[in-house]
Amino acid sequence: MVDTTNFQADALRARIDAYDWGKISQQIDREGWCILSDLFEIPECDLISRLYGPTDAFRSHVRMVRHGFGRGEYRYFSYPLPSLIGSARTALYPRLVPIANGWYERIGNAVRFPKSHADFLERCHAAGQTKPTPLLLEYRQGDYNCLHQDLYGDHVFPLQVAVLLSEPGADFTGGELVLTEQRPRMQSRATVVPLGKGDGVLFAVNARPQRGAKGDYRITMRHGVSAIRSGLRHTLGLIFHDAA
Ligand SMILES: O=C(O)CCC(=O)C(=O)O
Ligand SMILES: [Fe+2]
Repeated sequence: MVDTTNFQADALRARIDAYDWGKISQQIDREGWCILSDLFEIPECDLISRLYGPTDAFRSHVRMVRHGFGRGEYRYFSYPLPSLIGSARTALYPRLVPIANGWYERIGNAVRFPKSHADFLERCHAAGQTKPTPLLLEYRQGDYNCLHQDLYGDHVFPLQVAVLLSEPGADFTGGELVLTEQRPRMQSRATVVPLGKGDGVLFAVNARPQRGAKGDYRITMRHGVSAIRSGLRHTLGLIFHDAA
């Protein structure tokens, strides 16, 4: 069990606060994604990866092939979350609220997000979305994750973070995170996100606005993972809404 000390959680919050959020907001507005370099330290990545298994730390186990989601598996964490993971979610959320509210204003969605994650979770829970969504994914040779969106009910926070916990080229080859954008009356565009171990990627869960010549238009995003060619790959998924 990750029993990360308060010291580690404090250091993580300090790293999150030290990012240049103005620059991140600009990149995410332009591209729909942004890398959060070294969000987790290498020993923290190893600690979290090693949690993977049939223990009380997780509430459920999904084998992707059974659902047509791809190949590979993942487990959703139980509440209470390991402190490092809970802290990451609560420290990231308030930084993302201004971006999320700005996007909703531009795409004409009347929903606005409260300043604290606890308040947003209260909203999810009142609507019956009570299950924790942070997840740990495990991929082996030949595994992949089909393009998808992590929507678990009516209440959706429009940004999420995935953290690569393994070392590309050393622990695994292949297995790249892919983002696609579906644009009105245009063909889809794909991006491969170059992540190192410990890096997070912040990206749009679903819709985001894009400035065009005639004002904002709406882009729909999906994410997935290309086939792992060799080795073992772990990822931590941080989703801010809870699930029904
Ligand atoms: O394994 C990955 O890189 C993507 C994981 C994922 O789908 C998620 O975090 O929602
Ligand atoms: Fe996902």
